[in-house]
Amino acid sequence: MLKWLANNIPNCVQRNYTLAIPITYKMNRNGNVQFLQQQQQEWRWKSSSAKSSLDSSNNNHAFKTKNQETYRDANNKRENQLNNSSSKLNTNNRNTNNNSNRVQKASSSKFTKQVTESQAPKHKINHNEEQAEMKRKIVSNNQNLKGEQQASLLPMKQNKSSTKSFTKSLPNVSFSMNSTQSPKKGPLKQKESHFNENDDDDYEIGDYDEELDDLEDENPKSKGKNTSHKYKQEQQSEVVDIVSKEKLDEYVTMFNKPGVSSNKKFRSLPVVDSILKEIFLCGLARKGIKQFDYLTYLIGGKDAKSEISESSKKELEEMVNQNRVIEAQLKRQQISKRTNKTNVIYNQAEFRADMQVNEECVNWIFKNNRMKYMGSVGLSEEDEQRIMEEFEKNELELEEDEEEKKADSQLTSQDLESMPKEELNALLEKQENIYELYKKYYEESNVEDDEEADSESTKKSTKEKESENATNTYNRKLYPMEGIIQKTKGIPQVAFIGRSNVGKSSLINAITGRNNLKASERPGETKDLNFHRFGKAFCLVDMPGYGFAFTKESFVTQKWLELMKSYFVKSGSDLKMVFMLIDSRLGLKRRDVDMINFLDQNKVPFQIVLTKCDLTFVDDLARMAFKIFKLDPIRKGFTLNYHAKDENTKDYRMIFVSARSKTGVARLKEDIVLKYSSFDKEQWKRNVKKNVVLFV
Ligand SMILES: Nc1nc2c(ncn2[C@@H]2O[C@H](COP(=O)(O)OP(=O)(O)OP(=O)(O)O)[C@@H](O)[C@H]2O)c(=O)[nH]1
Ligand SMILES: [Mg+2]
Repeated sequence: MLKWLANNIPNCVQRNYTLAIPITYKMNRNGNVQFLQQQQQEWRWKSSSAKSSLDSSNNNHAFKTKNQETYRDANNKRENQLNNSSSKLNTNNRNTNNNSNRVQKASSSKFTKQVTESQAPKHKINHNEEQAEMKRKIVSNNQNLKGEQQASLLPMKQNKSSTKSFTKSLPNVSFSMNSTQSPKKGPLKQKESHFNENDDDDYEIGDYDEELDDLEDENPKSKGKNTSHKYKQEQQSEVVDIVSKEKLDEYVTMFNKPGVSSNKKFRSLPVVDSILKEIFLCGLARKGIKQFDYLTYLIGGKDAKSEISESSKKELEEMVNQNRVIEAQLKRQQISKRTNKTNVIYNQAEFRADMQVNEECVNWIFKNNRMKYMGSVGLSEEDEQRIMEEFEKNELELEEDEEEKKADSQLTSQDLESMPKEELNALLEKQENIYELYKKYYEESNVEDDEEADSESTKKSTKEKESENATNTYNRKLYPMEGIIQKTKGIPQVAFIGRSNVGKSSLINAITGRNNLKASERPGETKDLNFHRFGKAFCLVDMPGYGFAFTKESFVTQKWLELMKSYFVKSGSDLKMVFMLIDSRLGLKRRDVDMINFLDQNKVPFQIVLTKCDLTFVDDLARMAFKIFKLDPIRKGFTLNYHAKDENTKDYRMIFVSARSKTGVARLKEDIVLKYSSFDKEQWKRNVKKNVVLFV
C-alpha cells in the first residue's frame, strides 16, 4: 500500500525532486483507498541541487519555467502508473465522475485541483462534510495522543536554568554509535560526546546531511571502487547494532579486564550503547531534545517511535516541511541499496505511517475493550489463614541483603566523615537539583508533591487517597490453578512479577489507563494472582510480590513463590511474556536473581523492566542495567537486536519505565499489543474503517 502511495501520489520523489505534502486517506474494507481533503493547502517543490522552495501561490508557474521537463516526465510516469493500477482500484468507482466534479468545486488550491485531475477518474474521492469531520477527529485524536508522550519527557519540561544545573551534576555518559570497531574516522561517527557534560554543541539539522554528504563523497560510485565500500558496510551494520553472542562474550571479558577505568569501559561497549539507547528512547535523555530525536531517527524502525515531546514534534514537523529529513533519509536509502545492505532505516513515509497505525491500533484496543476481571488464584485456605495471621502479628518489612546493608552502613559512618567537603557539597547539590526538578514537574503536571509525600504527617493522607482511588472494581473470584488455566486457555498472557512494592500493580494501572488494581506504599498489597483480560487479545496477570523477612522461614515468600512458579510451569504456551520488574533505585536482590535463574531454567520468556525511573539518575540507571546484564541468563540471551523481526528471537531488551511519569509505558503497551497479543493488526486495518494521516 505504502509503496503504491509512494509511486502514485504526486508528492513522491522523482529523481532530484522531493515534494512533501501531508495527505489524508481512508482505507475501506476492500483495502481500497479514498483520498480525503488535503491537510494543508500548500505544497513545495524542492530541488536537491538548487534547494529551491516555492510558495503555493507561484508553484505552478515556477514549476513550468524551472522544472518543466522534469515535471512532464514525472507526470507521464505517474499517469502510466495510475493507469496500470487503475484496474485494481476500480472496484468502487461508480460515482467517480461526480466525485471528481465535486472535489474540483470544493477544492480551492491549485494543487488540490492538480491531484484530483490526475487521480479523480481512478479513485473514489469524497470531499463532503462528513469526511472533514472525520479528519477533524483524527487531528484531535493525534493531539490527545501527544498527552502521554509529553508526560514521558519529564526532564524536558524543565526550564533552561534548572536543566543546566541538573545536567551539570551528571557525569560523563557519552553515547557513541560506532564503538564496535571504533573507527577513527567515519561518516556515521557521532560527535562522540553527544551527551558529554562539556559538549554544549547542539545537533543541527544540517549535521545529518553533512554526514550523509560525506558518505556520498566516499561512495564507490563517485570515487570508483575502493576500500571505503567495505568500511561503509561496517558502518551500516553498526547502526543496526546486532552483536553475535560470541562477540558479546568477548566484550564482557573486555569489560571485566582489570586496569581499565570503568568510564572508558562503559563507552567502549556496544551493549552499553544499546542500554543507553533504550534509556534515551524512553525519554530519559536529559541532555537535549535534539540529540534524542536525532537518535530516534538514526535508529529508525518502529522502536524509534518513542515518546517524542510536543516541542520536539513541532521541530520534526518543521524538518519534514523543509524536506531535509526526507532528503537525508533518501540518500541513506540509496546508499544502503548500493551497499546491498538490509535497509533498517525505514522509508520516511512508511516509518511515520507505521508509527501512526501502531499508535492508533494500541489505543483502539485499550479504549474499545473492557478490562474484564477473570478471577484470581490464591493459596489454600489454611495457608491463607496463616499468612493473614503473620501479617497481623508482624510488622511488614522487606528483606534486605545483609551484605549490602553492611556496606551501606559502613559507607555512611566512615565515608561521610572522611569525604572531602567539596564532594559532600556536590552530593547535596545533586540531591537539591533533583528535588527541585521533581517539585517543578509535579507542580506543572498537577501530580502530588513529593515533598508532601515525604513528610510523616502527610504519609497517611496519601495512603488514604491511594486506597480511595484504587478501587477494586471486582469481587474476588478465587479459582484453583487448574481452574483459571482452563478459563484463560487460548488467551495470550503477560505476567508481571517482582519484589513487593516494586510497582507491579501501579504499572498495570498505568498500562491500562485504569485504576482497577490496588497499589499502595505498604508491601504485600497484592495477595493473589489476578487475571484481567482485554477481549480475547491478551490477559494481564498481576502477581503478589516476594521478598519478605518477617518470619524466619519466610513463610509468605515461600508460599507465594511456589504459587507463581507453578503458574509459570503450568500456563505453558499461553504465557507469552513475563515482565520481571526491578526497582531501579534498589537494583537486583538475591531473590530476583533466584527468580531469573528459575525462569531461564524453565524456558519461560522474560524481560527485565526497571521501574520507578523517575526517581533515578540516568547514569545510575545505566550502571544498574549493566549490573543486571552481567547476570549469566541475561547475558546469554541478550541479543541486542531490538529490530529483530524473527518471532522466535527472545527479545532481551531492557525496559525502563515509570508508572508515575508514564515514561516508557507507551512502548510497553505497544509491545504487549503488537508482540504478545493475539491481536492481528492487518486484520484490524482491513476491518475497522481506518483513517490515517500520512506525511509522505
Ligand atoms: N515514584 C514512583 N512511585 C511508584 C512508581 N510505581 C509505583 N510507585 C509507588 O510504589 C508503591 C508500590 O506500588 P505497588 O504498585 O503497590 O507495588 P506492587 O509491586 O504491586 O506491590 P505488592 O502488591 O505489594 O507486591 C506505591 O506507593 C506506588 O505509588 C513509579 O514509577 N514512580
Ligand atoms: Mg501489587
